[in-house]
Amino acid sequence: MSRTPLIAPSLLSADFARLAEEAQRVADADWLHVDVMDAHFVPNLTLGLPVVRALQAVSPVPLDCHLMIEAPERWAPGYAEAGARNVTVHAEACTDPRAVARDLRAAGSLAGLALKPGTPLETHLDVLRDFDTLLVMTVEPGFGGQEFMAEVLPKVRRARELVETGHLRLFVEVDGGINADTIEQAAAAGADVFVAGSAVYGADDPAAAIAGLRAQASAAGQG
Ligand SMILES: O=C(CO)[C@@H](O)[C@H](O)COP(=O)(O)O
Repeated sequence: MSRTPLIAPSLLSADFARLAEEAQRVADADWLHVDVMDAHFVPNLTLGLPVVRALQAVSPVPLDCHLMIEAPERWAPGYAEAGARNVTVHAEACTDPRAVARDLRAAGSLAGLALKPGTPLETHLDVLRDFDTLLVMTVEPGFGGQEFMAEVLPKVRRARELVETGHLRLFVEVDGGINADTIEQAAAAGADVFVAGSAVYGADDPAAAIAGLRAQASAAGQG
């Protein structure tokens, strides 16, 4: 079945001194991916709810918030209340993922569950029925500009199979090292949302980079 790819530039690779302009530069994207890091769950610190609220007011594109934080139960609903389209928490950080999904949906966003490269899909299949997005990390979370981990693709393939057979009903999002050299593998494996930081914000023309990635994903995702 053919899929419509969604391209989500990651603001992590943008100029943090000019976030409003950087959001405008990717107005052709489908979602704007916002990496929230707390320096505990991952060894990096980025931004939090006040900045997301400010971005929500100026972004031409719906926000896709990826919370790489501890205790996501406590903080995640605030991002949904701020107006984010999708809010993703990490399975490895959640004590009760179902409760988070319920709270996110009640607050008006889609609910996403992220898995680090080494975290298996099978042990989370049951709770994933309550989620709208599965984010498969294709790098270790924490930093942009890392190399794509093709060894994670079987997880993407399995998730797509479960969607196609009706066992799951969700977006399959890939994040990390997605660029013109890797997006086709990810699309062929079954991803339909593609986070790309350096490939978009590092390009001279982000709009052309988005269009190119979308065309590649669309062609490779047929069938
Ligand atoms: O969540 C993360 C990193 O933890 C990603 O969203 C990166 O920001 C993607 O950057 P590139 O690998 O595309 O440069």
